[in-house]
Amino acid sequence: MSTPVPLAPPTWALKVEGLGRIYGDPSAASLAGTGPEHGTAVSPATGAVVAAWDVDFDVAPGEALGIIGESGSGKSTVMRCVAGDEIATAGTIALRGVDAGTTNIRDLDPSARRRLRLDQISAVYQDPAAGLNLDVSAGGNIADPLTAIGWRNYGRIRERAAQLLSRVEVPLDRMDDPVRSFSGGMRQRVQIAKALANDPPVLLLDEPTTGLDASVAAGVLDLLRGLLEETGVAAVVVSHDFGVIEMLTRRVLVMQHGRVVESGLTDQLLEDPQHPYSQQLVAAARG
Ligand SMILES: Nc1ncnc2c1ncn2[C@@H]1O[C@H](COP(=O)(O)OP(=O)(O)OP(=O)(O)O)[C@@H](O)[C@H]1O
Repeated sequence: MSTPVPLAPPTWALKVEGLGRIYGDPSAASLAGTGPEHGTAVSPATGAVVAAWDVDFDVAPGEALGIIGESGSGKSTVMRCVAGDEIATAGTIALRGVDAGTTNIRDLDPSARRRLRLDQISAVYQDPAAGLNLDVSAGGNIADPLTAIGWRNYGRIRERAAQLLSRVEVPLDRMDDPVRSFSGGMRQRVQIAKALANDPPVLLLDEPTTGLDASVAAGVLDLLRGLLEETGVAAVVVSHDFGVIEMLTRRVLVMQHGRVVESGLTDQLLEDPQHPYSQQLVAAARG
């Protein structure tokens, strides 16, 4: 009898298949009449919002994938479903770090799902207050995920926090100041440091520089680009801004009315967009 050959581990860190999220009646009746060809994500039959449907992608370690679309296109919904901030209506989400990618993490119970946020998936949100406790010091915020996975040694925790803060270029003499006293750009840098504290294999970035002044945003983008290159993390970058997508990602999905209308290499898509909606987004970005 031949020995079974073990399955090779997946090459991706995150794989999403057939992801869907409907707000309202989740039955198939809500799908008809929605999507780009109908110009709406709202079901004429049930009034449900088909915020995302049939979304497929995977991301390899060291790779960054962009999701672009205008407000309401469904990109943040995809990110929230992957992050576990909300539960997808349909589809599979697999992480190489969880049972070698064989488990649909959508099926995990809420506490198991929350645990993944400690060392498997991290998220950076547009609003630093969504990822940080503003009343706690920068060092304290970074200590949080470390203690949650069992770090106990105060000296080691401080050392790790200091190392991360210096990497994101937050002056170490601000380590014990409450994050509320920080500027917007510095808050975002602390949020990034916290997200990377436990070396997660997957990092989700939702409009990481939206709302920052242009020069501050440019600095944070530079930082992110360096971190993505050096950490080997698999990143998903959600943005309405092709400048951000161009700077950070290799591949991109374009979403409109809850559906992916085009996907490809970021450079090629910017050079030669095929779908009329992508053409419109590129033309707007090129001003
Ligand atoms: N909790 C909710 N209940 C009902 N509808 C929702 C809810 N959250 C989002 N939606 C709807 O789902 C659709 C997609 O929203 P989503 O936030 O994913 O869009 P987006 O492309 O990320 O836009 P933005 O950049 O403005 O966040 C929108 O029509 C939105 O109004």
